[in-house]
Amino acid sequence: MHPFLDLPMHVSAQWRRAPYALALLACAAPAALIAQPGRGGGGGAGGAGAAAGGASPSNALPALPKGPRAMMLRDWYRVANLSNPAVSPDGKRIAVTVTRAVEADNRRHSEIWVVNAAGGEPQRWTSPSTESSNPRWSADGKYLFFTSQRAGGTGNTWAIRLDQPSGEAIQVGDYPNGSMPSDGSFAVFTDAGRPAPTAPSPDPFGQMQPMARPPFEAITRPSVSARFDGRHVVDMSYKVNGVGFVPGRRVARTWRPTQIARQPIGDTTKKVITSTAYSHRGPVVSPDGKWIAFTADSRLRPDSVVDRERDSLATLPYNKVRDEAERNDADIYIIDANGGTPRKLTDWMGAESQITWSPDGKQIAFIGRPGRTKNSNIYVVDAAGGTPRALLGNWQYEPGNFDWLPGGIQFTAEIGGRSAVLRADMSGKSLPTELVSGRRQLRGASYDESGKTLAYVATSMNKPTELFVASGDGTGERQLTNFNKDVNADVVWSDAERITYKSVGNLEIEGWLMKPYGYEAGKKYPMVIYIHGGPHSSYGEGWFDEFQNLAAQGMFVLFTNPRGSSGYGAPFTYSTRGRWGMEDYQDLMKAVDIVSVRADVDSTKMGATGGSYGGFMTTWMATKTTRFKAIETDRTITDWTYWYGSSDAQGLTEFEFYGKPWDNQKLYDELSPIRYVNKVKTPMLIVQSEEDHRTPMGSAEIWFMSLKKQGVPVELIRYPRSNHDLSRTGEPWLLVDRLGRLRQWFGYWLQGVQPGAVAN
Ligand SMILES: CC(=O)N[C@@H](C)C(=O)N[C@@H](C)C(=O)O
Repeated sequence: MHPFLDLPMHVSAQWRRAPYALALLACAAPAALIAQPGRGGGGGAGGAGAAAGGASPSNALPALPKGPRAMMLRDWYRVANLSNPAVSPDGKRIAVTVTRAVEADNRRHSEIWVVNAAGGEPQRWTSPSTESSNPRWSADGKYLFFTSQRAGGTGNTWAIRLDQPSGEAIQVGDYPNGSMPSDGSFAVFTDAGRPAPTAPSPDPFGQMQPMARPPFEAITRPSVSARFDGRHVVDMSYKVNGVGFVPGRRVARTWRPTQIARQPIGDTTKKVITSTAYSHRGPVVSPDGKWIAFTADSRLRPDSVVDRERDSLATLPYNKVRDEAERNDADIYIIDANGGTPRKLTDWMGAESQITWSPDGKQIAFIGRPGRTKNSNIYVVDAAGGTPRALLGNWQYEPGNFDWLPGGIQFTAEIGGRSAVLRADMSGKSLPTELVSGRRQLRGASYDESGKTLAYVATSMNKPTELFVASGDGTGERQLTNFNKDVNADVVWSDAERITYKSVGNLEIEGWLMKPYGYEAGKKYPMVIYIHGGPHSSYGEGWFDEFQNLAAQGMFVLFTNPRGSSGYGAPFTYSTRGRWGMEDYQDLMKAVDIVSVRADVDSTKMGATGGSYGGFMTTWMATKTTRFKAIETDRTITDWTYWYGSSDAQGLTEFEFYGKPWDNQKLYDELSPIRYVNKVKTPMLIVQSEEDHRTPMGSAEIWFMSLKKQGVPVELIRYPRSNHDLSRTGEPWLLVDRLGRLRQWFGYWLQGVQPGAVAN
């Protein structure tokens, strides 16, 4: 997975005009310290940042040696991750979330830091004793809002006052969260209302834990409530990866369609201006404050009708004509900012998102995806109506977030494994121009009100994230922070060479080969191929702990984006539909072919690893080739019918495999590695999280037992308190333990390192 996958996307134009706050409540948080780097408990801009002191397992470990040297496992705790940059409206300051691990406490900690756009030391603005993230400035410069779960308030939006001496963070009720007109006089937002009050009736099962209570319309009941503490399930969606088990409804289903509300700034009175049976989504007010654009059902049908239709369609067998037909589920509407009857802006086939008014209020832009497997594009349409025109023409790639600045539309995009900030040609005649690019990944492009200052977080293969600032047109870039200075000074991060190659059907595939630490020309090194999940995600030009971990162990790390990956346009992404394990497998093996003939790669010492779809692919590979001397399969899928029944994401294979298992059983079976497990000879490490509801344990268990019963070397590591995202957001000690297992497994099989001898 690429390292940014968990980070929220950049602060959009609406956000810059729409600071977020909630009800007026007592100031209660611990001091919102304005700290100099290195002072106080949070670690400095260049410091390691991990909390020290207190009895903990980490205290028993020796201090890390000074570098330059290879990455050791515990260096993982020292890497700071920056996200969500936000430029102040006047362009003078930039706030950013800084997240570090606190090794001694086995947790992560996030703070807001602020740095002058002109340069200088970053300052910590939020407390080291509470979690704070996602900063955003109010348009009038009065507040810096951020997200935090602090005691003594409601909701999670807190503010630091900027226009007068400040102290602790507060909550403000007269500065609502929403889209604002240019004069900042009011905000609009969606409001789901409150459930209608019902007379409390005694609940005979009230003492039971929520999952144990009989859900609405359940037929069975506990014989003695106090003696049943299991889970009673009647709804289809009863577990979600990362959330856990979800109790069923206990009352009849009701609908509360989201309405549009508006609230003046400086006032706590909210006015709901719509009252409909359909929901309004993403309302955005025009710059003059007269109109609100939003998306809603294309026929403005009540939510109850839309939901029931979807539920009943979901029970039907796959039907090519119906299920492959283009759909128009939503359209954009415009309503008077005081309420009234909405006018449909345009009947546009497909899905619309990110509605944005032009600065003069005459036009509306949106991201449109004409069909599930078609490229998205930026579309512009007159606010009076008409046919939307695409700005990016037949560009191969797809836009991420965009801003309509005074000078035109700028957006971020993934261009294969790298990312860039681009300017669209407003006539739609030319391809977009790259403003900020290079072999790296950029996230969170944020502009000041004038569009003259641009900030973003950037990373490249051997550089963890830092904050950068440039002029709005991308010129004059400067690095503003150096939070990773100390770890960068100690650890020699490996770089990777970019490769491209032609695979089946002459399709060009992008990949990278990372050099082992301490590489010396004339020597041969083992190589491990990494396979990403999804399959619609990608690897790219950013620092990634997993690759650095194996490169530090002295191995080449090969990683590619086979067909099915995201970032190369929708036709590439969806070209593997119904064909997983076929051409995508060949794309991966082709990369192995190319790399394995290099003089510096030891083709007799090759390994493979991957998670989720990559876990499926590694077990699939194990059934097809003995080229690899060892494999690690992570959060794996070995039987698609089992996966369909036990996962929280049935929609994935219903779409990718053209229906439910019983609609297309042959395909589900043929693509299941377990059918060919008798062919496996390669030693395999299986890593699986106990609470993974996306790719549940059974696939790993049957793979483990099958290899054991055949005498193939296999180990199964089951991580507690962990879900599908262990390798990304899991408990730090477990996450690092997993990195260690990977080093040890490949160290043993590819390098002959004896058990227990791999350095920590
Ligand atoms: C859509 C989805 O969840 N797919 C999984 C099977 C998967 O491959 N997930 C990826 C993103 C992962 O790395 O976990």
